Amino acid sequence: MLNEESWFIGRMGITDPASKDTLLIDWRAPVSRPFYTATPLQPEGTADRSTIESKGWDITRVSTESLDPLRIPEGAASVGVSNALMTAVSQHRTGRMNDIVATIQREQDNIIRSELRGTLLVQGGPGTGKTAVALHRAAFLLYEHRERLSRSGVLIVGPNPTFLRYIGNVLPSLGEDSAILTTIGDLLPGITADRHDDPATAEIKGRLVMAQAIKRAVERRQVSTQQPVTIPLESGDDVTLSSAHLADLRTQMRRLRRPHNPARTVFENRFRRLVATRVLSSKRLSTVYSANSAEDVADLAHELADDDRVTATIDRLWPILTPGELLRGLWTDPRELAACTPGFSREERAALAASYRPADAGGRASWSDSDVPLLDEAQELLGNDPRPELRAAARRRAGEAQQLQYAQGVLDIISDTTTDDSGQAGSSVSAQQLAERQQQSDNRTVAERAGTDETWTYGHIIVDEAQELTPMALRSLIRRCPMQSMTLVGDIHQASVAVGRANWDSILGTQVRRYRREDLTVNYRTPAEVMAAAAGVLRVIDPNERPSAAIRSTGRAPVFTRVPVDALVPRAVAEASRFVADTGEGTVAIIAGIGMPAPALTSLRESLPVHERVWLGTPRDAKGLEFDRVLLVEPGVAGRVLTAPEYRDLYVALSRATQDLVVLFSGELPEGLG
Ligand SMILES: Nc1ncnc2c1ncn2[C@@H]1O[C@H](COP(=O)(O)OP(=O)(O)OP(=O)(O)O)[C@@H](O)[C@H]1O
Repeated sequence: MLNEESWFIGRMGITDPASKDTLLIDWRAPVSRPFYTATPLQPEGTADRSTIESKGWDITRVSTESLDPLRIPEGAASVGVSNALMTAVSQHRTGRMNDIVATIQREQDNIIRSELRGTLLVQGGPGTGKTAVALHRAAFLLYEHRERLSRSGVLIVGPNPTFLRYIGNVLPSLGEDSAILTTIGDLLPGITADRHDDPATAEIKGRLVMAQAIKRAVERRQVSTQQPVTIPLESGDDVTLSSAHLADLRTQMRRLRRPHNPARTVFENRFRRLVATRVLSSKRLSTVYSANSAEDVADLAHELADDDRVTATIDRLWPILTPGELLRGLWTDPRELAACTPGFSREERAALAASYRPADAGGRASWSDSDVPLLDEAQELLGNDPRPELRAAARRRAGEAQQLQYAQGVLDIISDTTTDDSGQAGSSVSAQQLAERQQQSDNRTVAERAGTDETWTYGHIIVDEAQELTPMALRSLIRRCPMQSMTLVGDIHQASVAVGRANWDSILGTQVRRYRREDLTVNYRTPAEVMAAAAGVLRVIDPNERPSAAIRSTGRAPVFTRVPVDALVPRAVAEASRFVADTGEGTVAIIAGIGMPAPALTSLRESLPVHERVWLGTPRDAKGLEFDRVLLVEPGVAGRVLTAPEYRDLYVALSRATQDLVVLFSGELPEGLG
């Protein structure tokens, strides 16, 4: 039984079913808080703090830290850094993030338990635990506001699917499986972005004025008034609607303030009545029927519902549109694009048009992740197709896509843990089959329902790597959380986006009504020696910024090795292979792509043996990830200084190592490095 002096805290609360005694207190309960926040100066009534480490049923270590200043042994290394923390941060990396429940630090705990309301911005340098804190905050909020958030859900947005896989185990290990993890590219049900635009094009698509462009594009599909419309009716009459008639109808429709597609039914009715009135006003019929009789107009309008020519005209004047059709029209029709983007230069429009990829042979459209917020904007203005059968089909498609994605995620997890002798995934079920099985029992959770409903609003949104959010992406997120209950974590100095991203105000801009900011200052990942190398680069990026303090050092300085340009690829492959051969665990990453030409990168990719402990990618791919050893290949670009985004990429690459950094280069190192 728990006595008054000792409290046992764990990942989740456990109560003895017979005695109802509390055996273990959930780490998120208020009573657990001093464990994380007490210090010798403010012990909060706590005398000692112990961490019990175990393997299976065996206790492997108990580290106790005294919070009574009189009992701290003289010469104790550091009061702030416990053995448990040191063990946790020094562990070999597995490619999957772990929870930090046992060792959450005071400044992190304040953020995790910060109130639900409003927008919280967390700025912190590399390795300061932003991702860890964001995930533990999700778990905390789901515990503290269980009823509210179990209805509305928590959305977690990460930069790419690799990153989502990296963090995917943390919340389940904390007993929470109801948060929804996604990228901006997967935000819209039924649409999966399959590529990135180049940074300059992504920046253009991300500008807030694109919302105006989409609005114009929708409006331009609503009743063109440039020319009168003549309809040869099936009855043999011709009826002409003047530009003034059409303009009047359009004004009436705009006053409705309804999304485009649902407004179509109203348009159809009003258009047929207008045509009926015009027909009845014509001389031939006016002796029998009257345009002034509401009944006559209604009767004729009803008959016109079967007239294909009237329907064809309605389709032209007020077409039912999908977001994809609208955006395709914008990217592929230069006149449309020019009319909708009045302030843009010719080059900017050319970049937008060039970013379009036609649908594949199966008719599946290809979108980039920066198209998605624009499609989302279009979805908002267009609304859903009012025809129920089409709507049901669209829902089904979105549901199937989401289930397929979920199933793929499950298979990824299975294949990470079960491999047969040949190293192949041990599962014989395809994602498609798993998704079908899933469909058969449709007891959908909040996560599943939210994932298929484009109008869903969440109780809280958490964004990792928030420095990458474009204004349009932020707009899409706020649409999903109009109360702006959000946690945005990121590091402004790691931003890849092309221009104008010097500070958080420029990212959050006018869209986030108000936000409170917290800073994380201690680096738990990167050893001091590696951080010293990164500090020179940070000075170039922002001379006023101080690097976060590393809590650990290894005594091993980064190794800089100059090799002939032709030797870069074989040398990197050899170094990675040696790491695997010499070590039983841990991960090695080759990070290349700043100064390495694309063909060399391809050759590197082709010559690197596939191994689960070896990773290869660009600094942007590596964002948010960490590895025991990093081989940074060709960080400089021959013949010129690095651009600002390249410097920020370099800073990301330098701060991924938890143990060692090796830099392979052929020419000059960039200023600030080495
Ligand atoms: N309190 C802690 N106890 C143990 N490990 C921690 C703690 N805080 C952070 N870490 C570990 O430090 C590493 C870096 O954390 P995390 O990835 O969350 O940092 P980050 O700020 O998101 O970094 P980046 O900006 O570079 O992506 C992770 O391995 C994480 O588990």
